Amino acid sequence: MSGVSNKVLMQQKSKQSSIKAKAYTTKQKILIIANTISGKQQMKKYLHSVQQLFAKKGETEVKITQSKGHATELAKAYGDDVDMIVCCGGDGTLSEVITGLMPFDNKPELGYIPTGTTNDFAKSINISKNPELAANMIIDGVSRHYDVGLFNNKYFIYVASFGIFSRSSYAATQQMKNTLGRLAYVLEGAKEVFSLKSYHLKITTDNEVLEDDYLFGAISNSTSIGGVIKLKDPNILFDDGLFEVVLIKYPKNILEFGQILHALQTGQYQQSDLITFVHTKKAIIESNEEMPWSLDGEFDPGAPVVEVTNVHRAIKVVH
Ligand SMILES: Nc1ncnc2c1ncn2[C@@H]1O[C@H](COP(=O)(O)OP(=O)(O)OP(=O)(O)O)[C@@H](O)[C@H]1O
Repeated sequence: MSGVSNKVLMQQKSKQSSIKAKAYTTKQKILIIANTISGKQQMKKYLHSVQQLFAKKGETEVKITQSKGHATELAKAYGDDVDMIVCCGGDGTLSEVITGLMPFDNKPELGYIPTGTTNDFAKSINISKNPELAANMIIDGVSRHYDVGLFNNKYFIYVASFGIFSRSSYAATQQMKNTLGRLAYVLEGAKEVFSLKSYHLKITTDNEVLEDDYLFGAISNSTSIGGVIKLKDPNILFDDGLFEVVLIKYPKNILEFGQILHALQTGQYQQSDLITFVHTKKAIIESNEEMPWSLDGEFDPGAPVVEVTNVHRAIKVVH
């Protein structure tokens, strides 16, 4: 009996090693889309070595983004011809690449080298901040599915947020971010704390309808939001078809404001009456005043009715 199972095991092993050998000998077509001005412009220094690392895996080509939206155009133009797109940049550049890939039925795999300022998505999934280490993680990596968010007709990869701290994610200028790094966001955020604005909203999730005055809200697929809010919950999965909704009520007094900050700092947001935390597939947010949004850290003007839907397992990220 044990002889038979050993034989089966050996056959399986030899089958596995031939699959592995095939994966290494098949040359892939790899496009590297790099935003060399994101974050501290790290990619300027690492572009050559990163390209050389990928040259071991396949035929590589590099395209450097020239303006806002360019990464989407590049992903759209080349997405059908390549096996993998490696995106180098911050959350904004990653979001642009994914937007370019979404129309394809047969999407190439995606590798991500985080060289932005906050890199929330990379933090959530433990991708190295060192570009060469991140490149090696992709080269030896495993392909995993990720859900993508659809915000009316726009895509986002990890968060759509409004209210306090959302403005700071896009209001800090690139020059400020390059010079000050995360401090640029903190300074912009501090300005927002002094002008606490409330939004009266009706929010419909899969299981409930909520109506209140809110200070902040996020619909996310991440454990890190704007580098400020950290979500700790074993039920946060990136391919479960569900988003996490975090809503912070407008505090009526300084005491409540203190309670909110304490709950966020200590990760006790699920126990606070001032914070709502739910999982949902879809959310509809209705507002009767103008309310700007931040999609993956980039400004969006929003709309009176915003419908956010989870596009289940829409992309494959290798890491
Ligand atoms: N050559 C360029 N000139 C000006 N803007 C560019 C250029 N290339 C890309 N962009 C834009 O820069 C913006 C910011 O990029 P990105 O979000 O990747 O970096 P970041 O803001 O430093 O990092 P993070 O979002 O992680 O904080 C994006 O909206 C992108 O479209």
